[in-house]
Amino acid sequence: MRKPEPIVTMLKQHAERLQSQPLSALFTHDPERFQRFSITAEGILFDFSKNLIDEAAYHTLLQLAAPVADWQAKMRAGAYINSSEQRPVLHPALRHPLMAGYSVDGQNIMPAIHAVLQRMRDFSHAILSGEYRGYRDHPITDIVNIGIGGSDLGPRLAAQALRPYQQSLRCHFVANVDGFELHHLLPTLNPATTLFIVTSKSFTTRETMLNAATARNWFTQQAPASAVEKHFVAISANQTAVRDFGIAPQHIFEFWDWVGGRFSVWSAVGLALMLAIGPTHFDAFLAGAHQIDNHFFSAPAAQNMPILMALIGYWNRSILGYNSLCIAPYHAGLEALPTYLQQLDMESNGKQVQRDGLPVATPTAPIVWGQAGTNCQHAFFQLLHQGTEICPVDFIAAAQAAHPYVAQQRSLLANCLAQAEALLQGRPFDAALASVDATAVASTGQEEVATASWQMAQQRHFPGNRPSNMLLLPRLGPHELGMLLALYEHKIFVQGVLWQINSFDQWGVELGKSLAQNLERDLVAETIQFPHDSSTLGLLAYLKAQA
Ligand SMILES: O=P(O)(O)OC[C@H]1O[C@](O)(CO)[C@@H](O)[C@@H]1O
Repeated sequence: MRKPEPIVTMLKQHAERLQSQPLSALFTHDPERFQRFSITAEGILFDFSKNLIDEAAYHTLLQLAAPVADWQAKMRAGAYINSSEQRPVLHPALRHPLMAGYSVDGQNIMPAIHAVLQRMRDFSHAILSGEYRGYRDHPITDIVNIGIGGSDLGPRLAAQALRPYQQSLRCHFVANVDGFELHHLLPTLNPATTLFIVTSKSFTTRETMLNAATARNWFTQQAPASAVEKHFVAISANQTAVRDFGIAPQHIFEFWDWVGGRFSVWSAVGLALMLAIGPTHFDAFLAGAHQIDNHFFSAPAAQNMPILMALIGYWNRSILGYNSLCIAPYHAGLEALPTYLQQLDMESNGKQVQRDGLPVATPTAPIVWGQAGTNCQHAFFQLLHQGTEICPVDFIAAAQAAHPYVAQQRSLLANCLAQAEALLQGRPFDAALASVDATAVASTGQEEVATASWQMAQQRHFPGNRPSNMLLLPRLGPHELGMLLALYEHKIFVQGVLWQINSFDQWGVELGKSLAQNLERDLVAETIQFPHDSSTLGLLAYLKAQA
């Protein structure tokens, strides 16, 4: 790593100063702390007061955001900010409502975006109304999205989160190349009433191509080959490859190379979602994201939620050195959010060199992980409270429930706030000792009651002083989900600016893909064709012997 910038050195000095006291003391000394370190924008509350910052550290952090405006302008102007792939980055255009606003190489891209959106709406209306018929003149009952990574995670997450808005179709998502998924799904489907959506920006991704071919074989074993046209549609930026696969041109929904896979749920990649929740709710999802775009592109840094989220993330990762970020959505519909954000964050900012090829000056993306609350409390929260690692947490909750069970919602929210409070405050040793029942200790027969009590209190002591953020939404409908995902997209973009990295390429996934091609061949070859280390050779030998 290179020598850090002077501002990073200043931030490290703030961190050293602040680490000499517990986080809870910052609350004791400043009754206004919540007001100082939380903002409400577009109806969403972001509370970052439970982080180890004070006014001085916060103002230094804000200075770090100075270059963001320039990068925002570059993004909006369609500059080729994905420099290693020579592409603009324009996912905000996908939710922009007007027919003007974004151009690439001087060409207004809005008419093309809106034309595809309209085709998606027309297609969805036809399917949902039953007007669109399968090859045996039946309406469609099931859709299967075949895609992986960005061509799967966004629509999968949103379709789950927006279950209350679900229309008539059963929606299935197949991503893994492991045949396990299709093997169990296909027998449950009727080819005459199933629509397969093959989603792949490149239309070369091995997993998707293998799964799509398997689905097509299954289909043609039961239906005439000419029926493929009615039952397979494709979402891709590679029209030639789609046509070669045998999908009819009128069933290709286009998107463009200026949309990164992990930022593509707003494009035709969202077709499965639109079919799941209907075009009106999909439009609300886009409108929510657009509302956050407007906020992000206009609010000053100190009132700009994605910028503040990015700065706090930078502080925890690059200055305090915490190496992970736990995503804990207290909403069962957001169960897939940690996985979605894993790709968004780690594939974008998991980089070790800057745009200029030089090594980064500080650690970059955290390891993103998590699970929906309250399940997470019964799985790994033990480690968060008493383990030797400090893992910052993003808590996310919606005030209003998407169900009628009032007591459950109250308990869910109470648990969410309680966990954040417990991480902050901890339980001091004295309180832990007071909670130990000395009579019960004595009754265990241990001679040294004082020692036994001390030991028990040590187990019950919580150090606290563990940072977290809280994002509170009024409810989780399509509009709010659009807002939430756009907030994280912009956060990650800003962090890329702070780390001076290109957040929009993903060269790190290429090597494994090409080695897998060699290994696929070696798994069936009589004699090994490609060079491998002795470990890989040993593993290959085992697998070949078992095959
Ligand atoms: O949409 P495609 O081209 O099939 O790619 C799927 C995914 O594979 C990756 O290229 C690598 O994991 C992701 O960036 C992308 O979302």
